[in-house]
Parts: sequence; C-alpha cells; structure tokens
Amino acid sequence: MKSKYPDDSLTLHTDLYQINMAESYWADGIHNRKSVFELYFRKLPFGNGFAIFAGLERMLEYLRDFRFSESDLEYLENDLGYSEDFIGYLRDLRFTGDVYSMVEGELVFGNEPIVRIEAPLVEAQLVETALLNIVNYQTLIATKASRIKQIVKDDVVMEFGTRRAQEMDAAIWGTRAAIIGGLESTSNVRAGKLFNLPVAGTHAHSLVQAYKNDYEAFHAYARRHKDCVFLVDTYNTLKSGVPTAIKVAKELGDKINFMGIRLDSGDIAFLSKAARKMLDDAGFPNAKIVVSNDLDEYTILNLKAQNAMVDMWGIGTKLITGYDQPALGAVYKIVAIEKENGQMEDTIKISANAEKVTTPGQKKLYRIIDRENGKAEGDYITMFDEEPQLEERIKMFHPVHTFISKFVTNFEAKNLHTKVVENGQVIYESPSVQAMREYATENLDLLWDEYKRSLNPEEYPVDLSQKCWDNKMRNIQEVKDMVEQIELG
Ligand SMILES: Nc1ncnc2c1ncn2[C@@H]1O[C@H](COP(=O)(O)OP(=O)(O)OP(=O)(O)O)[C@@H](O)[C@H]1O
Ligand SMILES: O=P(O)(O)OC[C@H]1O[C@H](OP(=O)(O)OP(=O)(O)O)[C@H](O)[C@@H]1O
Ligand SMILES: O=C(O)c1cccnc1
Repeated sequence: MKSKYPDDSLTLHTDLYQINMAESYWADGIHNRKSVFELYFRKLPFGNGFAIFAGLERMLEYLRDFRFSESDLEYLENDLGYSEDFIGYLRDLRFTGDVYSMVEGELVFGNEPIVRIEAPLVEAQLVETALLNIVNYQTLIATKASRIKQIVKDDVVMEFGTRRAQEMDAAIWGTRAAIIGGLESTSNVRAGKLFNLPVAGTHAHSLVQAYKNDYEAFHAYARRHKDCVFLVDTYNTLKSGVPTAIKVAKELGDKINFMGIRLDSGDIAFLSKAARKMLDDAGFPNAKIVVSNDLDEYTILNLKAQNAMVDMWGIGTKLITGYDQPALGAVYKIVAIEKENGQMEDTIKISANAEKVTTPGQKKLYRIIDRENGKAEGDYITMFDEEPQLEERIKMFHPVHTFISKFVTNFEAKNLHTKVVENGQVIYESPSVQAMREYATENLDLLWDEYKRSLNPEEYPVDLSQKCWDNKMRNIQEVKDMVEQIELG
C-alpha cells in the first residue's frame, strides 16, 4: 500500500536511534554543544592499496536541504509518538555547522578522516546515517572502477550496470562514482543528463531477435545510426555475427561509421582473436572489439594474459554492485565535545582491538609528498594546532606498531581537507565529474606502484604526529583510570 505521506524530504533517511538520541540531547539541553565527528573507514575494500573518495556533492545537497518537512513531522508525531514539544523543536532545525572534507577523486586510505563535521551535537548526530550511506557506496564503487581501470590501462571501459544495480539510486550515483574512478562512459542516459557524463552503448540481442537475423538487424540499426557497433553473438559469432557485420559495413561504406563489434558470450580470448583476424583481413583494422559478460578486474587480467584482442570493455554487475565486497564499512565517530564551561574536550572509544580505538581530538590530515620525486611518503594526522608544512623534519611512525618509523625532510605537506560548509552554508562548488576523474587519475601518480598493484599491495602509511599519538595515549590512560576507580568501587 502506498504511504499516506508524500516523499518530500531526505531528512528521515536516518536510523530511528539518531532521532531518539537527538531527543535526549534536546531534553537535557546539551543539543547545542559543539561537537566534532569524523567519518572514516578502517579497511580498504577489495584488498586494494587505495580508495578513491566519492560522494561529496550529494552530501552537500543533503546538508543544504536538511530540514524536517511537515509530513516528516506529522509522521514522527502521529505514527511514532514523539512529543509535540520535540516536534516543535525539530520543525526549525537546520544544519548550521562547518564541514571539512576531502574532495571527490582524492586518494583515501584506512583510518584517516575523510570528512570532519563540527556542528551542534544534535545536528552532527542526525546527519550520520545519510552521510555514511552516501560515502560508503560511492567511494566503494569509485574504488572498484579505479581498480578495473588500473588493469585495463588505456583501453576504454563503459559502465553497463544499471539493470543489475541495487535499485535506481544506486545505478545513478554508482555510475557517477564509476566515472570518477576512471571509467570513460555510462550507458545510463539519466545519469548522463544529470551529471553531464559521456553516454555510450551498442545494441542488445533483442534487436537481432526482433529482426530474426543478423543481416536485417544490423541494416535496420545502421539506417538510423551513423556510429555502429554490432552485437555479433546472438546466433553464431564466427559463422554469422562477424561475417555479417563485415558484409553490412562493406555494403554501407561511408554511409556509416563502422566502429566495431561486441562479443557478449563464449570464450572471449578465442573469439576476440578470431574476430580480430576476420576484421583485419576484411580491411577493417580500425574496427574495435568490445566485450561484455560478467567481467571484472580478475577476468580482464586473465583475458589479457591470454592475449585477448579487446579494445573496449563493458562492465555491469560486478562493478555497480561492488560484487566481491558489497560494503565499505565507513564509520562516523565523535572525537570531541564542548564542555559546560565552553571548552572542547576529547572523547575516545576504547576497544580490545588496538586498530579500533578511536583517535581523539580535533585533527587535521596532510599528505606528505617528497619534493624530490613527487611521490607520497604517507598521510599524516596531526592535532588541530599543528602546522607540519612549517617543520623541516617530521617523524612518521605506524600508529599501532610504533617502532616502524622514518624521518622525512624536504617534503610538501598537502592539507587534504577543504572547508565545504560554513555555518550551514555550502561554500564549495563541485567541479565537473570529468574534472574529478582527471584529479583521481593524476593523484594516482603520487603513489609508488607497490601501492597500486591489485594483488597484495603494500600498506600505505597513515601515521599520527607525535602530539596526536601522545594525546591518544593520555586519553586512553584517563579512561583506564576511570574504569579502575569504578572497579575499586
Ligand atoms: N577466455 C576466457 N578466460 C576466462 N574467462 C572467460 C573467458 N571467456 C569468457 N570468460 C568469462 O567466463 C564467464 C563465462 O560465462 P558463462 O558461463 O555464462 O558463459 P557464456 O558463454 O557467457 O554463456 P551465456 O550464453 O549463457 O552468456 C564470463 O564471466 C566471461 O566473462
Ligand atoms: O554482464 P555485465 O557485466 O553485468 O554487463 C551487462 C550485461 O547486460 C547485458 O546483458 P543482458 O543479458 O541483460 O541483455 P542482452 O539481452 O542484451 O544480452 C549485456 O549484454 C551485458 O552482458
Ligand atoms: O550498450 C550496451 O551494449 C549495453 C548497455 C547496457 C547493458 N549491456 C550492454
């Protein structure tokens, strides 16, 4: 049954517990305490050595439009039973905080803050779920796309996944992320319209089936379309599809731009080599071979090892669904909160697993780049008042295995956070998706090949400054002392 309420805002795109916590903060009068939250993931997806951040533009739209609609409020009051007072409070609630974020296309690694939110507690709390939802999916898909692009190198990759995506939103935002990650085009026309993405495509088996044979179908397509890529595997690739594509291309000559053929089944290595020879022998050395069929970086690598003669790859299911790792696992943690006296105080979450202990305090994030070779030495998390770019030499050490350390000199410290929202106003204008894609591609030059290989890459250093580490240790000790006091009664 259709809801009695219109779907007119994204503000309830949150978990119930956020609203329950918001109510407690409000009832206790601590809702406007300034708080600092960080959004980050711990483990890189797909066993990759880096991730590509995507999701900022949608996050900004969401924060800009953050407000409970009248129908949201009616639902909360009438169906979920929140009090009239609290509903009255929510009615005027807007996002008024500051946001610092990486830009889309930035290289990102585990345990470093991608986004920092500084906002009244209630606001920072209520936006958690949506921000995670956006960043987790888009960053995952941008990373998968980049991983695929690392394998295909200069071959063209088209995103074909809409039909297999987890619903419409995922297709739209996923394909945008895939372009940021390095793909050349998408078959999704709405995404093309919304984000000004290059759209591309061939035709389906249904065209050939509808016309009953390859010849009629290819001619029918060519009558209305100058650029032609014929799908050749409907009946028999080498006996019918490829020879017919060649025949039609010869018959039509300059009337069409015979761009090539698409293979969508069978042994791609064998068929692509055979088709390449047929096309070359027929005088079409520039005709491209496009392939699709459940491809991912592993199959592509294997096909390349078999010297498959492929120029363009169409990738659907395994990219858009994040097939081999369907979730990124980014989290959103509070790292500081204003005390009653107005001073900021660190907060920490302890875990038996050292890697899961949060790093408290208001912090900054730098990429340390060697001025001599232009390569990234690692990322460096500092306390808010540190300026590593003014230092001559910094010590970088592993945040858990601290004996792994190095001194770095002659470096550039690039601040990875841009202020994108100030007092609730979006002050950042997103560049075009194409520009984000170029930025992501350029960024990869910062990395040594060891971090970019698809199998067992080296771990890129994400280190804490000494001050940040000391602060974390002090916070851990304070919690230990507190627990000890409780134990002692
Ligand atoms: N030479 C090859 N080496 C490794 N994998 C290949 C090779 N050729 C094709 N593949 C991959 O093997 C899988 C074969 O899929 P499948 O078993 O569905 O066969 P198919 O030929 O596609 O049949 P269908 O007509 O049902 O699509 C696909 O993921 C495809 O990308
Ligand atoms: O294999 P993917 O990576 O997911 O790429 C998308 C797939 O979608 C189409 O197949 P589908 O069977 O849906 O349609 P068709 O009848 O045109 O082959 C296309 O031919 C690809 O095989
Ligand atoms: O254009 C294509 O060839 C295409 C588009 C979507 C899915 N599969 C193929």
